[in-house]
Amino acid sequence: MANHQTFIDIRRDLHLIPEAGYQEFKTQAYLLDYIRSLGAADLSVKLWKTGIIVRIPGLNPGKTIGYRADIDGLPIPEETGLAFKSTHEGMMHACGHDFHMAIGLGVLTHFVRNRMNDNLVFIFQPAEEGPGGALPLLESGELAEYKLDYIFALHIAPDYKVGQIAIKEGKLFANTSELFIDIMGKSGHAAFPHLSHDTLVAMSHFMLQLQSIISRNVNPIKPAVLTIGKIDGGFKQNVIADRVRLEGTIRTLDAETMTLIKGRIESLLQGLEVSFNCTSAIDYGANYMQVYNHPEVTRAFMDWAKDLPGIQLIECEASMTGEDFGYLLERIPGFMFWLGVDSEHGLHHAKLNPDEGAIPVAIDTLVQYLSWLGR
Ligand SMILES: CC(=O)N[C@@H](CCC[C@H](N)C(=O)O)C(=O)O
Repeated sequence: MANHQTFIDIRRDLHLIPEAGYQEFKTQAYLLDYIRSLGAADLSVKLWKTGIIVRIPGLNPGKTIGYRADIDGLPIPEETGLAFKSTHEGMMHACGHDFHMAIGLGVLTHFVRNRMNDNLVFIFQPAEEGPGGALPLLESGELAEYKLDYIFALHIAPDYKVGQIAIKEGKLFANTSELFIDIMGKSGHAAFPHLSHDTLVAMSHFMLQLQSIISRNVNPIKPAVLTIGKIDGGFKQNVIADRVRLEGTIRTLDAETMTLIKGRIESLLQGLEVSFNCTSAIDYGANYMQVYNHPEVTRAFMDWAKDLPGIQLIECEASMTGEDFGYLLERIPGFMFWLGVDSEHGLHHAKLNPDEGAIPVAIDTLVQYLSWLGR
């Protein structure tokens, strides 16, 4: 096993340079430099957009096992005050992808130096936070040649302690859809509202109407979330705004509820146009397939991990987070698990500060599990 401190240092290096989806040029170069520094001439290293796919050929392969790490950051100005805080203004690894990559490199390094009989494939995937990398990667056909028998991934979990792993069979994460709505009206002087069509007033009504969809239209026993995370509009305090944009996300645990919510949003928008003399446009951006852990493979992992020294295995509930890893799990048996990192501040928070003690825990667990699963 390589020195764990190496991968903590790598995590810090990556934390310095968070980049948006498909802009991960420095991240890709960093990962590539490290992988090449291992000096293993027989590795196959393929670039896909800003991502990387690395295959470690097995000694006598019977199957091929994949591990996927997402690599993009978020447009959040970091407030951790860490010595290695982001050097990219307005960007932060606030969803733990720096951990996911460092852990992936740790496991990769181990198996470059200690070959298994089976093949291993490491996917460093761009754009998980949007617009999505897993589906375009699958659709590109670039993954097909590896003939993956299994695929695994983890996600850091601020709510769990270091040493805890949380997982469940079946649905782990939600179906998601991004939501972008533009409301257009007629701008004018603040003193003459009767001559304008005020999009900010329309938007204010619409925000409250949106809240009624989950509470009044969705069957209460079906989990659903509709969050607006950003509003952008207006020029100045005394100008009536001719345009406002809402950005949000819809999450459900079943496809029918997603369709119902979208239908209601569209109906409410039609009503808004009539009520406020405005026009509107709607765009659902990136949609992610639910993360559905393969029941038998997951159960076998849980049975294997339950008595692992230093690990507390927790059977968790599904959560309304999204992950485009769901597209890979739709086609390839495997699972995702939550890795406890014990941070006071949660995912997508400017002060997220995961405990780096989770990095050795994850590397060791994955190395042992893959060695057990493979030959
Ligand atoms: C684990 C996690 O936080 N994933 C993101 C995935 C983003 C999906 C998409 N951009 C959306 O907002 O719908 C999440 O926000 O759950």
